[in-house]
Amino acid sequence: MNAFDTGLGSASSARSGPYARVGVVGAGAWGTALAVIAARAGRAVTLWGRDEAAIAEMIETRENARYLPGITLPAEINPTADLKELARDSDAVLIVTPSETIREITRALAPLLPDGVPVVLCAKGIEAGSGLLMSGVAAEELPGRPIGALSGPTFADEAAAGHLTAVTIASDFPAGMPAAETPAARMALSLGTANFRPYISDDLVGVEVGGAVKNVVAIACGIAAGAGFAANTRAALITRGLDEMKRLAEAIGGRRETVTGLAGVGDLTLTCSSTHSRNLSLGMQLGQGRPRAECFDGRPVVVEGEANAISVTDLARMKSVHMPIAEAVRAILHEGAPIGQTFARLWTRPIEAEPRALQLALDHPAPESQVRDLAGRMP
Ligand SMILES: NC(=O)C1=CN([C@@H]2O[C@H](COP(=O)(O)OP(=O)(O)OC[C@H]3O[C@@H](n4cnc5c(N)ncnc54)[C@H](O)[C@@H]3O)[C@@H](O)[C@H]2O)C=CC1
Ligand SMILES: O=C(CO)COP(=O)(O)O
Repeated sequence: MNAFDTGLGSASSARSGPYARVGVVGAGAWGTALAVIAARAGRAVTLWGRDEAAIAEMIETRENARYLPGITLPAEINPTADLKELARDSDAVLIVTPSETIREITRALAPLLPDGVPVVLCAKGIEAGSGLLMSGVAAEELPGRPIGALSGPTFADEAAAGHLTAVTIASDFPAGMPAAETPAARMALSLGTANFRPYISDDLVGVEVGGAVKNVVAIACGIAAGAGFAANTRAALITRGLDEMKRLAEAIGGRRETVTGLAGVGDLTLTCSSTHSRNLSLGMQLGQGRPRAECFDGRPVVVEGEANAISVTDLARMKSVHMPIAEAVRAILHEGAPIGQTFARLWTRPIEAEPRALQLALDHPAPESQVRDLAGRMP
């Protein structure tokens, strides 16, 4: 039994304590890492992946060589390509596929998953078109089911390698339900180990907005770094990006406090600071002048901030939220805007007040020669 099992019930209780059996949908880097973490926490884990050959190899070698090389899959993990098996053998399910697949995955799970089994979304994004958070998509496809989200500063390989890691797990806290019985608390108990420390939150919106926006800001940081700008620029983009995150979270019912937590500041700092990040890395390659098709040597890589630059800014526009950094990333990635001119425009906007209550904007056009010079320093 792990130390986190004490105090909030026991595994044998139907309503509180850890879930005895945890299902993980998605056998990529983060899904496999979470399966390993759940197994180390003492759970029986079913890990579902769509690629039958890759699953057969995992069963044979006890390693996910493509997505999480070098990590042995504990015996408590049962890899499967059969979604029915996962639905049958899970008391709670973590969904860990890219954000654009969450609708099809939750739709596929709907007829299979017994009533009452909670799902916890681990993808970072906002659905294109609908502007729904991942939990909103799941709520439409799996109506009436408890829903949560897990997010925070977590590179999959580091977490699986046992580097000390903390996350936030959020769910609704229905009136009258003891906190210890919420899916957030029970999933925290199910995953917590000495190395992996979950925090619990009742602010699903704040947690999910943090995860969706930080990737877009990380692409902006990467572009600036790739073009040769240094630490001042990164700190400015992180700080002002955080403000954009706060504004969007508040506009759709999240709390500022959540945005200053692990799923906001924590993940933003991680993603904007490490070349390990796929989002930062895409930005850096673009900032160095590499065409998109040649980034990552043409390999398909999950870069959530790319598609989410559109869904985040669409939602911001719908809610009249000012997100100039996210808009700049969208323009560069999706509207053919030149990087140099876009950054020059971003940096020479009217001067704004930092405290929002001041509501000030001072027109202060930079001399054309300075704007041209700045634009000329980037591709
Ligand atoms: N890798 C990391 O360090 C972390 C990733 N995340 C988030 O987790 C989510 C998944 O990312 P990764 O695991 O890194 O991606 P990945 O590229 O390592 O794996 C993606 C997995 O999803 C599967 N997949 C793709 N499309 C699918 C579909 N239509 N149906 C079923 N399966 C499908 C792929 O086969 C693969 O197994 C993303 O939203 C990412 O932002 C969150 C925290 C850390
Ligand atoms: O979400 C992550 C870390 O928390 C992973 O970031 P990248 O998707 O940019 O690699």
